[in-house]
Amino acid sequence: MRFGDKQVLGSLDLRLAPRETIAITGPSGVGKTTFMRIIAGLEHRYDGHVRRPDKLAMVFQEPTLMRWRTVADNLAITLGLTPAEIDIALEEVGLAGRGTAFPDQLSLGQQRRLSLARAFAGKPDVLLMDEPFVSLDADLSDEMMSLFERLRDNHPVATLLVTHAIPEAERLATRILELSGQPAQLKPRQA
Ligand SMILES: Nc1ncnc2c1ncn2[C@@H]1O[C@H](COP(=O)(O)OP(=O)(O)OP(=O)(O)O)[C@@H](O)[C@H]1O
Repeated sequence: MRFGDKQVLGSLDLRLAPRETIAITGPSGVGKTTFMRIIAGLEHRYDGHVRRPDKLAMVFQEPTLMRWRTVADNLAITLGLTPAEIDIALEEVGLAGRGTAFPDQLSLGQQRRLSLARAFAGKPDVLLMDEPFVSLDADLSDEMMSLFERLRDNHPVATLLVTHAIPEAERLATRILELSGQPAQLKPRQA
């Protein structure tokens, strides 16, 4: 993958097994987000091949909610969930009864929980998360990680998590890889 004259990503080979959580760490600007965008199918200017499953969900750093739609609609429109399924999805993330609220009426933590609910409610085979818990205070970050762990236990999914927080990677991931160099390569993280 190159931007102009600059080759950002080198030759990368990664397989994500069912139920596995891989964390990718690496310095700022090395190409982590670019790599995720390629895997998500959002970036086309690369040489290579990505084989992805039918159902893929993404969670970004900032919740990407439709602010002009209710909480329930945020689940219904993108995923086609029934009212009963919406109730279950909201209940699972501690947002029972908040379906008629608008995203701006939710706290930051609640908005992030809704983002996670939306990601899992589509029953994805692969979940891509790019710094999903960044810029949260320690308590909220811990709460979100616990929620993610619970959702992952209930819904089998393979997860690729980009994070610069090593404790987060160590807590959540079965494997930690480091993206480094220019062009960037993937290597197992040295402890
Ligand atoms: N659309 C673009 N056009 C040109 N250069 C880009 C574009 N997107 C990213 N880059 C460059 O590619 C490199 C990798 O960017 P990327 O956002 O993937 O890094 P990152 O590892 O995710 O960084 P961070 O940890 O700071 O988010 C950077 O040098 C960036 O400036």
